[in-house]
Amino acid sequence: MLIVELLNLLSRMAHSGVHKDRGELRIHENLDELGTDLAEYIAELSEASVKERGVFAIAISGGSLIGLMGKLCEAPYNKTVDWAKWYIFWADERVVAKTHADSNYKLAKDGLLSKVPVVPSHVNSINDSLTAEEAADDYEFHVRQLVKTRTINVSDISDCPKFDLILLGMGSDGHVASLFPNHPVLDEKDEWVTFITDSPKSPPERITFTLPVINSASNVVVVVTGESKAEAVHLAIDDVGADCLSLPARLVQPTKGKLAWFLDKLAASKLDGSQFSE
Ligand SMILES: O=C1O[C@H](COP(=O)(O)O)[C@@H](O)[C@H](O)[C@H]1O
Repeated sequence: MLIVELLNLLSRMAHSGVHKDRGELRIHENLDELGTDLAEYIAELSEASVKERGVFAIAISGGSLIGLMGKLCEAPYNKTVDWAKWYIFWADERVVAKTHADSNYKLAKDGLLSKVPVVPSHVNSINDSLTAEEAADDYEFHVRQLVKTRTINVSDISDCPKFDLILLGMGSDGHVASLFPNHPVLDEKDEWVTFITDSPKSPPERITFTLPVINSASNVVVVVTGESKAEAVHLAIDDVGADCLSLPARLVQPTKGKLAWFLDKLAASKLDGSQFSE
């Protein structure tokens, strides 16, 4: 590695640490640095997974996350990542046509998937011609088929899929995927994919992975930026008492996998620094 690259890496890592029970925190000066670190992190997980299993099963979300993954479309990652081995899924989707501006599929297709050589048949989007309930059932059935063939790994402690990586964003209310605060689907234990018709954030109808699936992944990365999310980041990570234990982002707690938070310094501005070590 060139000395300049090494120094850059060290300067980024200087803002990282491990929280005593909420995973790794990677805090960045700005969005550019966060994007660089995120692309490198995903590329390394992809390489390790392809080496170990021959494939990389990655579930993505919508929102600001996709723009922050943009450096994967640039050199060196556009050439060095083994895109043909990627199997792409959605941790959540809005029940709208794939051509609709609110579609998480459209966001990822326009911002990422159309710019890298993924195999079209490996892009496992959610059926947009069904009702919310049907689409959730259909997607779970599809995921089950790919678990059977081990395109998606299986958890060794439950029958849940074990995605190599699930990438989540977080709303300022602490929602992740389409799991919103105080919603009954937070208690779902049996379904892998479920639906809601009353999302507090538009559009109201959504499909989402459930917490058992998210928490069975080998790696979960939560990417959060901006001052408006600093309070939710504090409630999701710091020791804040029982009141916040049901915040969706706080319920992200991989059973055996690794949890990492990619934050910019604004999103991290309300964190209690005493709870993590460098
Ligand atoms: O509605 C959603 O919101 C979250 C957070 O989005 P952001 O734009 O605030 O980052 C997103 O992760 C989720 O996939 C999406 O459906």
